[in-house]
Amino acid sequence: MKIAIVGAGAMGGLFGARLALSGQEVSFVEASEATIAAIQRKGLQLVTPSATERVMVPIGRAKDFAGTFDLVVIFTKGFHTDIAIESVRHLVGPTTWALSVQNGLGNAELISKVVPAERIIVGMTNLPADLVEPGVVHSHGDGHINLWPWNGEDKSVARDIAETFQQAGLPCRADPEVQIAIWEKVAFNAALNSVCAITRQTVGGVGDSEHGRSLTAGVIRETVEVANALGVDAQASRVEHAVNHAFANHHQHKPSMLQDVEAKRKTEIDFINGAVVERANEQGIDTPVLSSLHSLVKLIEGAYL
Ligand SMILES: NC(=O)C1=CN([C@@H]2O[C@H](COP(=O)(O)OP(=O)(O)OC[C@H]3O[C@@H](n4cnc5c(N)ncnc54)[C@H](OP(=O)(O)O)[C@@H]3O)[C@@H](O)[C@H]2O)C=CC1
Ligand SMILES: CC(C)(CO)C(=O)C(=O)O
Repeated sequence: MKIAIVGAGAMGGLFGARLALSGQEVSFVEASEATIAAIQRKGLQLVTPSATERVMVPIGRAKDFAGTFDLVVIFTKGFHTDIAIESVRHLVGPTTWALSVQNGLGNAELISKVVPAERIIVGMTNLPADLVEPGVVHSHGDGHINLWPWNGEDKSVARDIAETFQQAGLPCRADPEVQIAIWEKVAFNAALNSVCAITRQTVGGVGDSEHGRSLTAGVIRETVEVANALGVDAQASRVEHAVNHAFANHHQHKPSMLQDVEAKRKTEIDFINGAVVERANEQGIDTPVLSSLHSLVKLIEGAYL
């Protein structure tokens, strides 16, 4: 399969390396000059608990590539999806599919400005990855990928992609209930990421406090209510279980939103808490906890952006 990974950061690096090492024809489309230079010079290094692997993968800006791809995988942060998908318009042909397993909500809508809705696959992944330096990705931990057509009828391509990922060592399944997985991950991220970013506490720091646990419980309750109103059968108990697992096992972890705030970078708050609040407003549902956390992160960001 001829695959363009758009965004060779933590997740793009993990997926791109695994797919290239399994024999797929992978190219990285990147915007960061430092990442392009590093990967051109010494390839991409993927460090996992079982091995350190290095793979040479073509990388460049979108304009450096020509011809169409079978699959375009968007792995930028949500706030770059729009510009990223527009930049690869010339690489999208009549049989090209696009995939987004980014966090948050609203990425498929942005991708559909370039790729027809019936050729978009959406999903969720809880595989972890960190960009340690340009071209060096660490992935320490288990996870999986669920994917399914966004609103198209053709399920066979989703199954083929799941099989291709599976063969590359990326645990993946085609999942007709993918919207449940997406919303439960949004609830998880909305709870942990925003509370950690605002309080500058690690995951464990939030879990150790009754106030932290009360905030995360409020976010989960509100997000699940919105999902259910939209016909998605998300379950608060499953999200609570995942959050409790993170409190117990990822005590020292700093979620990406906390890392972003510490580094004075833009966060994905509008695609996570903000996107749920937007849908809640459309449904006439009150989400006071989500709205307050959204405003607080915007206030923090606003001071340095
Ligand atoms: N990391 C994780 O463990 C997980 C992340 N996710 C989600 O996956 C998505 C990607 O996250 P992650 O890999 O961590 O992010 P990173 O910031 O590590 O990687 C994104 C990369 O995309 C680049 N980029 C920005 N704009 C463009 C563009 N227009 N064209 C091409 N590349 C571009 C960025 O460059 P620059 O730095 O210069 O902006 C960066 O190198 C997010 O939605 C995240 O929430 C989901 C599950 C787990
Ligand atoms: C573990 C997780 C998903 C928790 O919020 C995270 O670290 C992130 O989004 O960066």
